[in-house]
Amino acid sequence: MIEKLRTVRGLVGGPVAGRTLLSVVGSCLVAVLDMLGVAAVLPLMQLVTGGSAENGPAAWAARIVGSSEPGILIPAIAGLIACAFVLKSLVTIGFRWWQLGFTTGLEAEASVELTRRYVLSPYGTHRLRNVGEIRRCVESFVPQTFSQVVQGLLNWITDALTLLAVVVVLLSVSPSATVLAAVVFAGSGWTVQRVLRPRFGRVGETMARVDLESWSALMPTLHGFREVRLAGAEELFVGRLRQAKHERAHAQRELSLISELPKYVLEVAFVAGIGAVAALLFATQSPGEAASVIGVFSVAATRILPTVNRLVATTGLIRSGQKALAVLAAETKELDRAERHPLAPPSRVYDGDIRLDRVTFAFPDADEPVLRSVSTTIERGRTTAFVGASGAGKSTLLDLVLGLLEPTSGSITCGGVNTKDDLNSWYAGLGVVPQEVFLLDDTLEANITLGEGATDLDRLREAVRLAQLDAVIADLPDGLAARLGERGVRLSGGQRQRVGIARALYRKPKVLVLDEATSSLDGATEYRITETVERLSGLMTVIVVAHRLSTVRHADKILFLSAGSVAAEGTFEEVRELSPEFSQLVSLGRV
Ligand SMILES: Nc1ncnc2c1ncn2[C@@H]1O[C@H](COP(=O)(O)OP(=O)(O)OP(=O)(O)O)[C@@H](O)[C@H]1O
Repeated sequence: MIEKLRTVRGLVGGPVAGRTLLSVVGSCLVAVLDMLGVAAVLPLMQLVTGGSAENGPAAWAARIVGSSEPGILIPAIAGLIACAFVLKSLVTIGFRWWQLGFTTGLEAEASVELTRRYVLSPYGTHRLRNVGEIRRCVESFVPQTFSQVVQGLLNWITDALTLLAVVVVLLSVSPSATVLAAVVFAGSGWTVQRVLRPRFGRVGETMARVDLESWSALMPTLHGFREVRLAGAEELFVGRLRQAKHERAHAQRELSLISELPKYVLEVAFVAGIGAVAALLFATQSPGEAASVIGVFSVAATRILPTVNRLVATTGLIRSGQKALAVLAAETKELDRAERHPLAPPSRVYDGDIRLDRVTFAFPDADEPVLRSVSTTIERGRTTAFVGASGAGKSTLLDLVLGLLEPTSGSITCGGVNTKDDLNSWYAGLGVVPQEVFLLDDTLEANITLGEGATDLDRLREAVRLAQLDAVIADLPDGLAARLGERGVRLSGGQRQRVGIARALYRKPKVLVLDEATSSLDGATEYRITETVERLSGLMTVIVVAHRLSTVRHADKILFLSAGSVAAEGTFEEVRELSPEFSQLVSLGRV
């Protein structure tokens, strides 16, 4: 249990011991109240079975009530028992409210903490992750861990203490009957638990597996809708989803049944236990005494039966949730091994030439480096184009310059300062337009000013003008307030790219990066945007990754990559002269 709590502490990212201890103390209080509730029945049973009020628990009750007259004492004790049960129920409800708040709060915190770990993980490792796995951990395993394992452990403690307290009362009433009842009851509980244990484990594993399988079947139908439709593969994925969902339904059914099963076994054990206790008591005591003790045991049984039921069911649920906890523990360990992206605000301004000095990069899972000893200068205020055949390493080099990937060896500096010294300051000076522009489900304005706080209207107008977005905005019913994304206006590929360009320019970047950013634009718009970018030359450094000749032709410098190395660099004509490969690509129209 300590081990599990330690894992939970790691998931939440903060201390949990104090509140866990408080929960145990609360459980003790509930158990003591339970004990008092059962103990309060002792004098009542003594009196209703014809016992005298001169001795035993009844004498003690008579002293409190101030009368030994059965006509007064019995209703008074019954009233006290009722009050004790009401008080116990109120305290238990209050405690459960607090305890549920504690565990559901932990669950929320763990989801946030896990998401934060994913969001702050290095880009290189994030690229290797499966989105389905991430979703499964955050949306499925965290709730499962907290509702089954954490909540289960705390419930288990409360129930075990309650059981112990009631057993203490019963031991004081009749040790032999208590031992007999315990053997019958605990024996059945333990046996049923042992039999069902492996099943709980298996069901937990099945549910974890089919969760991922249903997501893997669902995702292509959403993200690859067009391809799936055109390939006529709908039934294939729906069929996979059906299989996973039915497997889950079967596992859920099994889990529900095996959670309920102990109840039926324990009910039989209860009847057998009471029978055995009655036989023992009537054989060893007078009928009056035996009836009184059986009365107390019957009242105690109303507490014991549901408690043991829950204990057995909870033990199973903890077991079925262990797979989720184990996966989360492994995932957290893996995420914590990598350095987290720092959240510090930008503290300096990077300005100047960007220099790459013998930059080599190999992906962690690859034997060969993708880039080998790349040295070059991207001059401040000029336009540099990364050009090369498919797979030459352009995107990787760009990710290195952006600081998303870290060189295996060599360094990248801007104005003489290593870009990785203060990545957030470096990012603050970048405006990046990717090939696929990601749109928020929000207004056009929010999409352009993404993450920048209050809108600066002048900057916004300027960015819109430079990105040639005016005409698009004029056509939208609500202009800049029009909603885009999932539930809003659908933009064409070229319009999306112009939103991306406006977004990058709104940041007033020192370095503007166009990563295949004009590939979806029509010739005329591309011409106007290229012209705009050329006009920006001198104001900011521009890096372009493009295949189109028209986009790179007027760049101040072309960096021609071939098989991970710089094959040639210079103006378009210089590179054409220097590299037969580039010259051939140009003549084939590949650039
Ligand atoms: N995560 C990865 N692990 C191993 N190798 C990778 C990984 N990502 C990319 N590569 C390899 O690195 C090489 C360079 O890829 P990169 O995407 O940088 O090329 P590119 O010039 O941008 O190509 P394109 O023009 O087709 O986009 C390719 O051979 C690719 O297979």
